[in-house]
Amino acid sequence: MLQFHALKRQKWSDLGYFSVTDLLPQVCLPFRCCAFHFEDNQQDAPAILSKMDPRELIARFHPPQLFSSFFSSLHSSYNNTSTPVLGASTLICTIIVYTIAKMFGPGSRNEFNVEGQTVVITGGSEGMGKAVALELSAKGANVVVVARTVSKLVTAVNDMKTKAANKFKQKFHYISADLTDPAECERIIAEVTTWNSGAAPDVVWCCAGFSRPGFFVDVPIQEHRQQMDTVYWTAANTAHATLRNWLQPVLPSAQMKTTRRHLIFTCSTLAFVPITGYSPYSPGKAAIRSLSDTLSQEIEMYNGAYKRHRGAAPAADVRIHTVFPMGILSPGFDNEEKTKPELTKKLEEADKPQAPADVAKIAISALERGEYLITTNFIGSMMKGTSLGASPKNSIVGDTLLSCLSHLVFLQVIPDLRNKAFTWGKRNGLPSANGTPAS
Ligand SMILES: NC(=O)C1=CN([C@@H]2O[C@H](COP(=O)(O)OP(=O)(O)OC[C@H]3O[C@@H](n4cnc5c(N)ncnc54)[C@H](OP(=O)(O)O)[C@@H]3O)[C@@H](O)[C@H]2O)C=CC1
Ligand SMILES: CCCCCCCCCCCCCCCC(=O)[C@@H](N)CO
Repeated sequence: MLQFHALKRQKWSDLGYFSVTDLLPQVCLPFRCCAFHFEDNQQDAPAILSKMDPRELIARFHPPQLFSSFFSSLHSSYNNTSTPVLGASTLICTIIVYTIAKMFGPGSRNEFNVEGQTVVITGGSEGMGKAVALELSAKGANVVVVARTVSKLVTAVNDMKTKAANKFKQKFHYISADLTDPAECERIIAEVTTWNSGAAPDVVWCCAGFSRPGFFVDVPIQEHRQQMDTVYWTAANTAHATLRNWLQPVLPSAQMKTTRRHLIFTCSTLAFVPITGYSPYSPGKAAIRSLSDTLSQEIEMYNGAYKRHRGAAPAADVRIHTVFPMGILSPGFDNEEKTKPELTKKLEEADKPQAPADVAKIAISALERGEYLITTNFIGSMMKGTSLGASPKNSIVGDTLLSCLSHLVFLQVIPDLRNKAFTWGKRNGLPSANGTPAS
């Protein structure tokens, strides 16, 4: 039984926001009913099956018979169960069945095959960007990493060479640039095109960026502006230079008949749900999400022109994607911890930061499935669900169910986050400038 009352009293945070033991019996209810409608289900199913006459077995498991007794057993088992509980368990059950069907079902075509393709990764010298670079190198891509510090870029290129699927075929390169400067982004695309024998890159993945947490009034206003430059403008400048190149009209003879190009943004789940102490950073990430949603629609005009295959059109189809990681155990993360207020650390304690390699692998698998807004763990998906709004869905059924479920969960979570901030102030008074309690 879902212990709603108990949950209210205990607070989600004390339960780590998610109590499997509370949900499990509920989730199992419909499956229990489905326990092959053995009226005497005190015995276990295999034992009954082994004793059963084969003809009876066939009769019982004949689909129409199975169906009708499934529903009649559902009905009898639910006799003592209230309608909301029944609805909730059916919803959870549907999600599980749907997810399993998606995982093992047919139609798993690779929508992101990078073998032999040329990929540009901004922020590819460390953290998640470097992990993505290594992973794509292992999948056979030619990779160019971009960041400001040359020494880290050189190491990244050497590491990619050791990871390469085919050392003789693949090539690697780095470009040192500050992506807050739009002219530098134009230079990168031009330089990569020259290096790639005149062909534009096939994939551009924007990973550059870092967070400087702090309370809004404590962080000097210039630093808020710098965060917008680092978080939003590095991505927007890169996207602008890339799309201006990719979307140039070319004659039908120059249009690629099979290849698809991918522009990938790296956002944060903070673009979905606010957390105290991230005001310098979250607005820039929310702006990336808005840019991504707008582009995912606008790009269809170009894709439509390309699909007609008559007259001038862009050289290839373009897909937009955005990845929303939770915490990543990167050098950037270690750095942000230095200015992160204690209250922020407490509010995000439900998050268990992931290794960069794991984030990269999960994101790449999602791209291979053709997803648009990509999250990397359960809490991230819940945060996405509650804020999905007008964004295109990865799957109508899955995302809609996720959205319903997470709206219910966040009815509790958002007031809880605010209460925690209030209680913190009541207990500790005003913070000192570095965010630690003043007293
Ligand atoms: N770490 C986390 O917990 C989370 C991070 N993210 C996001 O994921 C992405 C990767 O983060 P993370 O793995 O922590 O990365 P790191 O902070 O460890 O690395 C950041 C990378 O970006 C480069 N970079 C930073 N500023 C610029 C610039 N102006 N021009 C060019 N390159 C730049 C850095 O190199 P250099 O300094 O040499 O230029 C480095 O390669 C970021 O967009 C981040 O906002 C999202 C959620 C959580
Ligand atoms: C069942 C649902 C429960 C929901 C609970 C909500 C808890 C919020 C956790 C917030 C974690 C923020 C991670 C982003 C980190 C990030 O982007 C920075 N590290 C910047 O680099």
